[in-house]
Amino acid sequence: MFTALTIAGSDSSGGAGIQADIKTMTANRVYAMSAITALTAQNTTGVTDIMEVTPKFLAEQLDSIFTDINPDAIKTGMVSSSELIETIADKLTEYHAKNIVVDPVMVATSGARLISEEAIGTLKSKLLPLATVITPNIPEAEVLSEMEIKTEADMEKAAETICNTLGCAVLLKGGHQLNDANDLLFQKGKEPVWFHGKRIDNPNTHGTGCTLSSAIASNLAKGRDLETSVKYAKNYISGALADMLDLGKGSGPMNHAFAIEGEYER
Ligand SMILES: Nc1ncnc2c1ncn2[C@@H]1O[C@H](COP(=O)(O)OP(=O)(O)OP(=O)(O)O)[C@@H](O)[C@H]1O
Ligand SMILES: Cc1ncc(COP(=O)(O)O)c(N)n1
Repeated sequence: MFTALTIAGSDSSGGAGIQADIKTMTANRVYAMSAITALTAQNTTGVTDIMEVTPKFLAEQLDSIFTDINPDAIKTGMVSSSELIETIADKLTEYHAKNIVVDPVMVATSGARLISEEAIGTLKSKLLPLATVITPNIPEAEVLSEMEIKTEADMEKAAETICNTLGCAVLLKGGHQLNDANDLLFQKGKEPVWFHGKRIDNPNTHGTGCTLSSAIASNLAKGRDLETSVKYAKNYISGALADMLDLGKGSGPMNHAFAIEGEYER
C-alpha cells in the first residue's frame, strides 16, 4: 500500500486541515498519517482559537513517523510560526523526504490569519525550496511574487517569478478569485500547463486548498508524475464540489464520500 503524510493543523469542524487531508488520502486509496502543527477551534463560520504544538512535540511526531513507516509523499498545510516551519524543514531534510507538496496556507476562507507575518519569510527561505510543488491561491501567490494578479497573464508571470526565485514547481490556483476554476502548473524548463475547470456554483468551498494538495500528494505517492497527479487531483476536487453537500451556517465542507470509479480519471 502507498503511504502519505500530512503535516498540518486540525480543523474541529472537519472541513479543512488534517481532517480534510486524511479523508482525501483515504478516498484516493492511500494510507494516511498525520503530524499535527496546531489545534484550531473552528467551524464553517470561522476560527475562534488556535493552540500551536511545541516545535519539540512536532519533531517527536515526525521522528515517530519517519523511523517506522516511510511516507511515499508528504503534504504540508497550516504552519503558523517560524520555529515550526524550521522544524519541518530540518526533519524533511534529515529523512531525505521526497514528493513534497507545500500548500502555503496564509488566510482561511473565513478570513482568519493562519500564519504570522514573520513566518512568511521563513516559509520562503526554508520550506518552499524543499517542495516538489507548491500550491498557492491568488492572494498567496501575490505575497510570494510581490506582484498583483488580476488576469491569467498575470498568473503566468507570477508563477514564473515564484518558480525562478524559489526553485520549486508552482501550481497557481485560479479557484474562487477569477471567473473560471483554471489552475496553472509552472515547472522549470517546461511549457506552462493550464488545467481548465468548469466553475461549480457551490458556495461551500471550505477546505478546497487542503483537499487539492492532499489529492496531488496521494497521486505522487502512487508514483504518478506531477502533471498527471494534478490532473487527477483536479478531477477529485471537482467531484467533491459537484456533490453539493450543504452543512453548517457558513462556507461548508465538501463531500469526500462521493463515488467516481477509475481513480478520478475522466
Ligand atoms: N467554485 C469552484 N468550482 C470548481 N473548482 C473550484 C471552485 N473553487 C475552487 N475550485 C478549485 O479548487 C482548488 C482549490 O483552489 P482554491 O483557489 O479554492 O484554493 P484555496 O483558496 O487555497 O482554498 P481554501 O478555500 O482551502 O483556502 C483549485 O483546483 C480550484 O480551481
Ligand atoms: C487547520 C486549517 N488548515 C487550513 C485551513 C485553510 O482552509 P480554508 O481556506 O478552506 O479555510 C483552515 N481553515 N484550517
